[in-house]
Parts: sequence; structure tokens; C-alpha cells
Amino acid sequence: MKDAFSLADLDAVSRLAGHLTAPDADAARAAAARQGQLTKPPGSLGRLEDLAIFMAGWQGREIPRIDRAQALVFAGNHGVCAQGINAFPPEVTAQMVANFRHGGAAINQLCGWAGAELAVVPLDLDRPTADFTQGPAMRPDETLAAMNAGAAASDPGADVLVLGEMGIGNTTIAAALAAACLGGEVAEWVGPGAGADDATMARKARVVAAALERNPDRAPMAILSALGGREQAAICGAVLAARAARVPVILDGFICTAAVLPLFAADPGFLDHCLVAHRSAEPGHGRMIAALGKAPLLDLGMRLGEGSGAALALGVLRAALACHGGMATFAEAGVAGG
Ligand SMILES: Cc1cc2ncn([C@H]3O[C@H](COP(=O)(O)O)[C@@H](O)[C@H]3O)c2cc1C
Ligand SMILES: O=C(O)c1cccnc1
Repeated sequence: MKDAFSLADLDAVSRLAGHLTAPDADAARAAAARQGQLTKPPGSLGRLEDLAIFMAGWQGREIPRIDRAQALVFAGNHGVCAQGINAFPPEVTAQMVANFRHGGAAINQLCGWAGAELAVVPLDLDRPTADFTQGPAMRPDETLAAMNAGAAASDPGADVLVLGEMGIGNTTIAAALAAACLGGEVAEWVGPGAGADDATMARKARVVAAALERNPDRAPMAILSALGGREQAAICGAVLAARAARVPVILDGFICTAAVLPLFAADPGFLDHCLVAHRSAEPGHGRMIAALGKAPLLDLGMRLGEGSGAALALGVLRAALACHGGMATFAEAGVAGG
């Protein structure tokens, strides 16, 4: 059994930076060499080849596999909903958690299809975070508790971790995190989310600008506390715990990517074991992924959240590993030219 990962305090994140586990270079090299011997023109499987090599490095074996895919959906509620920044009422967060538990949501179908074991982790839904236009959304102890809840939920024995979220209002949270971590015009990070009209989007931009002004500390964990929410902190905790256990991670869309920006700000290497599943239709997502230096696996015009894009990308990852592990080499198949 690997030791459970937890953070003693928020400063532990900066102490971890610079001391991160690296992928296994030998396993990655062996996987790359194997790709060159499989019965196909070199490079012809494109990014599927890169995915197999990426998985080999993190799993530390030439032929990586996915016996156990864990999917975690973290749910939280946000005080900033009082500012009228969302198309749906905050009660929908808890109602969707019930829907996840009954198997009725998109993420249930996609996890069933992709072979991921789904767990839903509601985080104090009856206690929304504070409205960040009035002060920090969370106290440091609340942030730490949510990060450790995320870490505790993530299974160090999983072969891959699929991450998602549910939290009405959290595209506003995501826009604030992006503006604080990456800069740029606030309006560039604001989009329709779950269906905001133009007037609501304009209000969202004003609310995010007010939150940035009210919470000026730009230290990464201060940003997470002041401008994030519990599901964002839990995602950060799960990403850190997965890293400690060398479990590769598939991040979902706009909200999930925004959630880990404070980790990126602390040390870009924190996200080396993370893939970005897809480019969300939320307008700021492409720019956000580009800032991380990552290329999304899919671009299907999706803007749901819940981990839906990440579960779909798991299917692509499984396909990559099926080819990598199952194909014959030129020598094995007696095909000339290898
Ligand atoms: C029924 C329903 C199911 C969802 N599943 C994910 N989201 C997505 O929409 C929310 C963010 O959008 P906004 O910031 O505009 O509230 C998050 O819960 C996200 O996961 C949903 C939203 C709704 C309404
Ligand atoms: O990409 C996402 O995560 C997203 C976009 C809009 C609404 N909910 C989620």
C-alpha cells in the first residue's frame, strides 16, 4: 500500500515545488522504441503514439495498461451566485449530485462507456463559499480541508485519474482564477457557462473584476483560497496526490483546467502528469490551454463539465494503449521494412 497523500498546510504546496516525482525515462524510451517497431509507418498513429509513451513514463512500464480508471467529480457551491451570474439556481448542484448517484447524468453514461469507476464527492454543499466580491471565498483552513478531501478521494492504485466538477456558478470562479493566474482582460475569460445571456455575461465580467480588486494577493495558494471554491481546491489536491503516486490525470474542460492554474503558477511542473481532455466551447479555454503549453486531445464543441470530456478522452487513451500493447512488431509479423 502506498502512503496516503495529504498536505499539512497550504505552504506545503510551495515546499513540494521543485521536488516533484518525474516520469520513468527508461520506460518512456522503451515505449518510444517499441512504437518504432510496430507494424505501421513510424509516427502514423500521431498523438496516440505520444499518449502511449506518456503513459509508459508515468506508469514506469514499457507497455502501460488501464485496469483501473478512477473518475472523480467534485461538487461545491459558491456564494457569488448571489450576484446573479448564472443561468440556473444553485440548488441544481445538489440535484445533479443526486442525479449522478442515480446514474442519470451524461458523466454516468460516458464513464460506463469508457470503463471508469465514478465517485461523486460533494463538498459542504449546504455551506456555499463566501461571495468573493466581498472578501476571500475561503479561509486557508477551508481551502486546505477541500484540498485534502480531493487528495483522500484519489486512489493511489489507479492506473489513470479522470477529473470533473459540478458547481453552479463555477464558470465565474474559473474566469477569476484565470484572470488572476494568467492576466489579460477579464472579459476574455468570461463566457456563457451553462447558458448566461449577454446581460448576465456582462455582469459576470463586472463581478470578476470586483473580485480581483477585492482580493489583490497573487500568491498561488492565496488565489486559490480567495477566488476558488471547494471543488477547485479538491481538484488541486487530487492532482497533487496523483502526482505523488505517479498516477496520470485527465483534466476535463474550462473549469477543471482553471482549477489547476494556481498549481501551474506555483510550479508549471505540477501539471506534467496531466492531459487536457478537450477544448471546451467556453471561449477562454483555448487560450488557457495554450498558456499551459498543452494540446487538447479532442475538440467536439462540448461545454458541459462534470468530467464528460475527460471520460471521452479516456476512450482515446485506451485506444492508444490497445495499439501500443496489442500490435505486432515488424519482426513478429514478418512484415518487411521495419
Ligand atoms: C443541469 C446542469 C448540469 C450540469 N453539469 C455540469 N454543469 C456545468 O455548469 C456549471 C457551470 O456553469 P455556470 O457557471 O453557468 O453555472 C457547472 O456545474 C458545470 O459543471 C451543469 C449545469 C447544469 C445547469
Ligand atoms: O468546459 C467546461 O468545463 C464547462 C463549460 C461551460 C459550462 N460548464 C462547464
